[in-house]
Amino acid sequence: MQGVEFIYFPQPNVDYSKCEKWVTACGRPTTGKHAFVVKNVNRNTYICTKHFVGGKGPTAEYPDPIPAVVSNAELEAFKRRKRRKSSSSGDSTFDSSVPTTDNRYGYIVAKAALYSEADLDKSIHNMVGHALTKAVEETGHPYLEDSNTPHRSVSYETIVEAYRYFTQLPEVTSASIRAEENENIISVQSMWSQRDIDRKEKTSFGRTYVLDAAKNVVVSCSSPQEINNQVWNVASPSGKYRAILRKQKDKKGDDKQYLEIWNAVQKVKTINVEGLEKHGKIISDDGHFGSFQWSRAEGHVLYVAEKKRPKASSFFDSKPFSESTESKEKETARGDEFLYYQNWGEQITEQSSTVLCVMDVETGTVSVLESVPENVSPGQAVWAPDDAGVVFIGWIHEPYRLGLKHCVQRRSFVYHLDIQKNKIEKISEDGRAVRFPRFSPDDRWLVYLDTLDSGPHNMCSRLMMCEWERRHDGLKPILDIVNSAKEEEFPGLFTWSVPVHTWLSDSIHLVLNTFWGSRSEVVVVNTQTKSVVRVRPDLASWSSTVLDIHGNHVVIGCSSPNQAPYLIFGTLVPSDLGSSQWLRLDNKSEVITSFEWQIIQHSPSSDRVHPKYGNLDYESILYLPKGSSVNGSKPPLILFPHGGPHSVCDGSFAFQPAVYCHCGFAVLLVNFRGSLGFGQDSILSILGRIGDQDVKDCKSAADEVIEKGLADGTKVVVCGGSHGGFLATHLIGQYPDYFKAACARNPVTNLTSMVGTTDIISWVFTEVGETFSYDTQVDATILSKMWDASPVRCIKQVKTPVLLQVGLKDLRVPPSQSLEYWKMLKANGVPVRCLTYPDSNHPLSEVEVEADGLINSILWFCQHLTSQ
Ligand SMILES: CC(=O)N[C@@H](C)C(=O)N[C@@H](C)C(=O)O
Repeated sequence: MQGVEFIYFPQPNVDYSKCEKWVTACGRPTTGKHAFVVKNVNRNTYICTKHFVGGKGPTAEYPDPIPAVVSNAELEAFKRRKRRKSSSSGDSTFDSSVPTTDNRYGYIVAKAALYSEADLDKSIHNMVGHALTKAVEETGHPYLEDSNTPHRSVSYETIVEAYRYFTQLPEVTSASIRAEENENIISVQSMWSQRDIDRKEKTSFGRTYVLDAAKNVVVSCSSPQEINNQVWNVASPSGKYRAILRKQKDKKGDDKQYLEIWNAVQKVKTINVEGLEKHGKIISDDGHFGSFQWSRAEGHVLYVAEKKRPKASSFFDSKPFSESTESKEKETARGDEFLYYQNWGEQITEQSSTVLCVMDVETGTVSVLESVPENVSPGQAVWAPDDAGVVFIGWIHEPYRLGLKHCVQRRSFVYHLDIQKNKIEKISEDGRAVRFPRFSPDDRWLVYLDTLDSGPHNMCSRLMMCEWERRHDGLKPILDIVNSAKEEEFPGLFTWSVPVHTWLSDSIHLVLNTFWGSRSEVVVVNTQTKSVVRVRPDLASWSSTVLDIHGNHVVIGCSSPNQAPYLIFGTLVPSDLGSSQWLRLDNKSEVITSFEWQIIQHSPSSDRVHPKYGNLDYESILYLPKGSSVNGSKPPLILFPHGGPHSVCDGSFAFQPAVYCHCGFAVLLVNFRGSLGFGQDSILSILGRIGDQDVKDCKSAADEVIEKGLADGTKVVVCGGSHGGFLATHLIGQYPDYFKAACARNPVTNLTSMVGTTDIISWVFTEVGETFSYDTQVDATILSKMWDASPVRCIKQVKTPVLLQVGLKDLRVPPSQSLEYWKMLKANGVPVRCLTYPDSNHPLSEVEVEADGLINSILWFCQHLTSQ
């Protein structure tokens, strides 16, 4: 059957009219015993490429089949081979001990027959690596076989191979610096995360680098070692001990936590912290509540845990409480079996009320610090000077909790708890939301970040400081809000995190991360002069993030859109940053040669200029398949706006756009007005204008790229998650003829229904320009504003086929948002396909889910780009 391949028929539930057209075009009998009509088309219906002009399947000129004859014997032989080669268990995209064909799309060339058994015996990774390298060497791009229609050459197997290739690139998650006794010898322990598609999980591994700082060389580097069950691993200040919190499944399969103390040679003890029954689970490094810190004297470990809940029993439970149970507990627990404990929302569902705990390392006993106010959930705790107390962030959880994930503006205070006097005091100002308290190495200064305690979910932060002994005399802002900044000027502090050690040894300079335009930058702040200087070592690529500081040594993670993450080590000279010394720790990190990227500046057209914030520009990052500009062909374009809306594409290595571009698409990530890193005015400019200003910014960014001839304006698709999904669904409603396909992941589609169901009601009010307070109710006027800003407003105009990807456990943008949209598209006869992931929440980031979503989106785009 040389030269004959079979492709799957368009499915009637995906694209009825195309299916009908193909059925007619085939010219098979429509009546009688062998009738071939739309209702007989199912997932096992194939058509031979000989049915198409040219004999190789659909082309732009001839997208539909013509009558042709393939013998039943040929078809049966193909089917037999497919049955033999198909994976026996389910049909996940990666059930591929042998490459299988996909059975859902009308356009995929079934290549199962093209693989020999010998090929399949080879290690998949070697095979993929080799195939890609070779293809890149030969053609400049592995998938630009047909340069005029690059997407057409992308087959299911090719995408899976590309996906596997990218899973080989690990991402750095943390690094810590330790000085050995000989001060010049430094060790850097790094932790990395890598997708393991076969195990369907992310693998964590550690690598340790030993450096000679005086000679500026890496002396040795350990091989990667998988470390999967550590929740915390923190060295004591002297480096002599380590406290490790480990999670392990017990015989019943429940997660248990054990706290271990290690010295330089062995484990000293293990404490079954849960067995002590003092508190619930210890909180991990979640970026919100979690912290885990040795006291300066190394006798205690401070951490944050979930509060212990009273044991609840039914009214009919005959088993009496034990004699030792307090009578108060007896009363409260009876009938509390179904009591509602509110949690902190999306991805923080295990936390309701937290407690601060101190473990005595010597005795293994744990004390829960009792003086934290009842209406406060504490977190981010650090030891105060002399270990005499604890400084922490307390989030106010009355009258109720609002989702904390991605929301920096939640009402909170910096508190100090004096352990000896059992006295608590507020350090920070009223009306603020605060984060990341950090003491200087000399214990003289305390800094933290603060923003307003209302309004947008992320914004420009102030850096606040007080002299600890004179804290009652007041606080001063070291960095204030920056409303707007000219090119190259500091746009203000925008960050999701601050390293645990953030000060340099002089207790004057701090090293922080911030978004600065479409880039993550490391900055050094002088707390005396209030100056901010970027640290841009030659060894660093586009985006940098400081991971740890020790003395004046820093370790920085670097990457760019086409450069996989790697680490550099530096010794800073604060008075003359230019003379700082740098060393690259990984001598090998993958540069992806299949694509290039560039930053594009955009100025809104005169009709789009904001009436109050008139001088705002914005940027985008464009990924371009290599070779697409050389041979004059234009790639199809994926417009890919970020979520939030107060978030940013920072030019770090990003998995999803990288895979898209590697498969032959240009990808445009737009930092529309409202993104982080462009000053506070930009953030404020979008409030009350979502669904309009952001939509138009994205559309014009795509127009500009097309006008410049960088992408094909007849082949544009859109993709986005959350607020990015809101933009995707708005764009196809407002520009019905512009996009050939859309993929929306947990999209916000209807604010009027989202307001009653999301964990961040405040977001809905704020983004439509309304003020939120805990007792605010929606009324007809507010509801109509919400409706006007919603994608469903223009659903009747939508013609673009939509792929929805939905996490059924999403608390942020509840699945009902997608399902409501799906129903309306169905009713309007618009092609729609909906993938639901039962155990996923908002990010859809589990390895298997991410893979399924990403590959399905590429297939969806290809299908609709070819079926014009
Ligand atoms: C604040 C927030 O979570 N907003 C959502 C609607 C959203 O867009 N989330 C972003 C951060 C995401 O990418 O998930």
